[in-house]
Order: sequence, then structure tokens, then C-alpha cells
Amino acid sequence: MIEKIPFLNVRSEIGKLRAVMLHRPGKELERLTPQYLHELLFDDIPWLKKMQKEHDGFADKLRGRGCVVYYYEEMLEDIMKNKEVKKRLISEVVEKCGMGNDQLEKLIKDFLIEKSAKEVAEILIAGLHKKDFPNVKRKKRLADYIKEAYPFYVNPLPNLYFTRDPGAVIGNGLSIHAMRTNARKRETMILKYLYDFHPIFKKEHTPLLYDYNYKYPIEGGDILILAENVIAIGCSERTSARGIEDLSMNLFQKDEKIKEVIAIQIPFTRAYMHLDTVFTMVDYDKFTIYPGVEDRLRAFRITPAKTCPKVEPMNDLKTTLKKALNLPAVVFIQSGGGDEVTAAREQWNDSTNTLAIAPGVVITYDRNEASNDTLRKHGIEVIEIEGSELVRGRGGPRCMSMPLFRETL
Ligand SMILES: NC(=[NH2+])NCCC[C@H](N)C(=O)O
Repeated sequence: MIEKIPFLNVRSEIGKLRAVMLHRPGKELERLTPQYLHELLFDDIPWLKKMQKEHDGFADKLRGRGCVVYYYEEMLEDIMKNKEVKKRLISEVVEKCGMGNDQLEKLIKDFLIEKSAKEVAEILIAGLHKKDFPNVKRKKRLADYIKEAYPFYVNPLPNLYFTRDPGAVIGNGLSIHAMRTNARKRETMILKYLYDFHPIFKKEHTPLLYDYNYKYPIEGGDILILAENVIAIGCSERTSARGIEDLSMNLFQKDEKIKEVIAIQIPFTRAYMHLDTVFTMVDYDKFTIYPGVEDRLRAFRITPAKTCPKVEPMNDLKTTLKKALNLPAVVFIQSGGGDEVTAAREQWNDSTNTLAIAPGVVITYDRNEASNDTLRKHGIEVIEIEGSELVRGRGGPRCMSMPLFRETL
């Protein structure tokens, strides 16, 4: 049952979190095999049952602190109770699978349309394995032979539990992202349907700030809502410079409160694919940072201008943040407790990927002991969750959550 929230509202990284969208990992994770791990953006294969327990633990901690949890899959099921929506979504998904055989496409569409909203929601996330499709007599095309060894008609979406990335609520608007990799593109297509048809998005009050079919990639793990008037966007392996400029222009045009964007360039590499894997905000004036990249970050100030935004290179990130947030000082809390090796190991396990649920209160993985201690020494309340399986997809509590509503500071 969907409870009502007023409308989307995220004007900071740290305001009390009242509503969040999660995805409980499901069957899609059991479709990972060593052969396709890399393509599906995983480094290892999680044990699903344990992973779900860990994820439920995460959701419980959020609820325990007064946050309503919405699940992606339930919302997807909700919108597909409308037969027309179900039909359109099935068609769009199947057509984007590149099967190379129109007759097969039609058969799969007909097969899916007969299923309930719940079953279709599951298949659109977990994928359609060839063995789950009845072997009806049909003419084989070249593509069928070429792809004979490939197990799926519709690919699974194992990264969907990182709900942070396909979309971001910024202010009262929704940014639906153009994902860098094919493995994650359907996640955003589905989010667009949720935006169009699910009542919780209250489309008429929710400006669309970016769309998944825009040309330049941008992903949610790179977006940090520093304050009402200033947003940080990482320029990373996943988020392009032009994507940042285009989103900035839309923000300036569609949200009168947003006056500047700080672009933060991080090294382009898998270990830190998004800004939030090395840098997150934990309190009004405190950030946690992976020391291994601290000297390699570059900051640029982006402000409105006529045709394209004005871009100014800044001297250093700390001073830039201080100025933008109008603070006398900002504190960078180094993850890893001051040891280079510990810091690198814990970063790989998402020590810096903290989810603030109120000013000075964060959720992190329990395994990152040194980083958690350091946060506590700086007066941060650290709520720990288990994440031995969850972490295998290379993401932590922040990646696993898409805030919908935060109390205004
Ligand atoms: N916001 C984040 N840091 N998300 C992490 C996403 C990890 C996921 N396996 C990917 O590579 O896309």
C-alpha cells in the first residue's frame, strides 16, 4: 500500500530523510555468471539469500529512523495494473533488446502480455532466460544462430539495487539519467514510466530535469545536493562534462533556488566510478573523503549564462565548498583512519559511500571499521549495517538509496 507523501523534496544531502526508494535484490542477482560479470558491472557473485537479509536490515534501519521505504518493484507492479501502460512498457523493453527477429519479438511480447503485473515486473528486472520462454515453432533468423550461446532474451538488471544512479530528486524535480553503460539503460527507462504513471511522483508538480534519452551520460552517484542553492556533480568514468553542463542549465532554468553547480573531477577508473565512492557529505560542514584521491580532485564553478553556462576553474575544493556554502570552515574526514592501505581497502568496500539520514547521522557498512571509528571521532553518529554480500556490486548505503523526501534544513 502506497502511503502519500506531499511531493518530492530534496534540498540537501543531510536533511532528515523521510522517504526513500530502494530495490530489494532479487532473482536478477542469481543470473550473474563469471562470464558476464564484467559486462554487468560486478566483480563477484553475491549469495542472494544473505544479500536480501542484509538489504532488509538496511530498510529496517531506515524505517526505525522515521523514513518511509518505497520499493521499485512494487511501484513498477502498481503502474502495470493499467493494461495500456503494461503493453507500452513491454513493447519498449522488448524492442530495445535488439533480438534481430521481428517474429520472435512479437511472440515474446504476446507471452509477456498474458502475465500478471507482478510477474511482468519481475521479468523486466530479473530478465527473461531462454529456458523460461516456451519453445514455439518459428523461423530462425541469422541473429538467432549468432546469439545461440547467449542465455537471455531480456537481460537481467543486477545493478538495480543501486537506486541512486538511474535517477535523482533535485529540489522538487526529477533527473532521469542517461546511463553510461548498456547494462543499466533499462533501469532509467522504467524510472521514466514510474515518473509518467506513478502517483507518488506527482508529475504535474515535478519538473523533469534530465531524460534518459539525452545524448550525454550522467549518473546519480555523481550528484550531491550540497545546499538549497548549490549542487555538486562529479565528472567521472560515468558522468560526462557535457552532461554536467546540460543538467546545470536545466537546473538554473527550472529551479529558481539553484544558483551554482560545482563540478568535481575525479580520476576516471572502476574503483571509484562515481563521486560518492570517494566523497560524501555527513554534516553541515563535514565531508568524508578517500585520502587516495584528495590531491587529484579538481573543482570548477558553473553558473548561469545565456547559451551555455559559465565555467571557472577553482583553486581547491575545500575553499570552493567553504565559499559556496558560506561557512567559516569545512572539515574533510579522511576514510581509513590515516593508513594508506586500510584506506584503499575500505574504499573498495565503500567506506566513503555514506548515507546521511540527518545532519551528523550516517548509515555505513560495519566492515569498514577504521573509517567508521574516524567518523565517530569527529562526532558523527554512525549506524552500521551488514554488507558482505551487498558490497560485491561495488556500492554502499548511499548508492543503494534514492531519497525522495528530506526535511528542509
Ligand atoms: N552510486 C554509486 N556509487 N553506485 C555504484 C554502482 C555500482 C554498480 N555495480 C555499477 O557499476 O554501476
